[in-house]
Amino acid sequence: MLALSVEGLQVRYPGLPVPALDLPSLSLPAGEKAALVGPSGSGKTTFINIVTGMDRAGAGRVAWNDRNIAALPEGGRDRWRARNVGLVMQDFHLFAGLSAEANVLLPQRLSHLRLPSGTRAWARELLARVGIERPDQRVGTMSRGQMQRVAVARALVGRPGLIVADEPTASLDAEAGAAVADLLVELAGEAGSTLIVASHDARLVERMGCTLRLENGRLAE
Ligand SMILES: Nc1ncnc2c1ncn2[C@@H]1O[C@H](COP(=O)(O)OP(=O)(O)OP(=O)(O)O)[C@@H](O)[C@H]1O
Repeated sequence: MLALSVEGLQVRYPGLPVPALDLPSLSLPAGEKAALVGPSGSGKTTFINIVTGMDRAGAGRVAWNDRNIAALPEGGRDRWRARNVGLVMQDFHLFAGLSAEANVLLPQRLSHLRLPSGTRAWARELLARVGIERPDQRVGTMSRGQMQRVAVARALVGRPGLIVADEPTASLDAEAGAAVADLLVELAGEAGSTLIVASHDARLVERMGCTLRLENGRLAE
């Protein structure tokens, strides 16, 4: 269970006269399901990169359960993220030469000397629940929509305290999008994970408990 507390956060990029992100104060309770919305360029990706520790904030505090990740060096943030965050990025970051199942298991293999028992069965169950019928199929031969579902299964396999998904239904038709949305909400609920989803998909946004609306790097509500 991870609660977020942000104070005095500012992110600036060279050449931008105003901060790309300017959040004086924000908190999310542990287990909250938050939709992140806003027009193109409003700071959604910047927000995701900062709260997952992929990038470092220029100023301010970004604390998950009192652990201020903004103060950690890159290696510390990488280790924190590997332990705590399941990520679904827009470009998936899957390995084309590996099967769906191998992709889902890869982060677990990298963070454990031996796969914890039951992990392989859990990976297969998740793949079945996102509608991947052939877990042995190489990802390089899959459609974008199938890759998106593999990426969702991979984000969930470690039962992370925080799940962050950037447009997780963007490549899916209505039915597959609804199935992926169900799975994200259901599994985040089961594990008590905090869920942050950047999305333009009104049906997905509606299912979240709150909406963070960004405009020019600031929270609109
Ligand atoms: N590395 C960078 N260098 C300079 N400016 C950047 C950089 N990354 C982002 N920006 C700028 O910061 C602002 C916020 O960008 P960001 O990508 O966070 O927006 P977004 O809401 O995710 O947009 P989209 O919905 O189009 O993905 C934009 O004005 C963008 O041009």
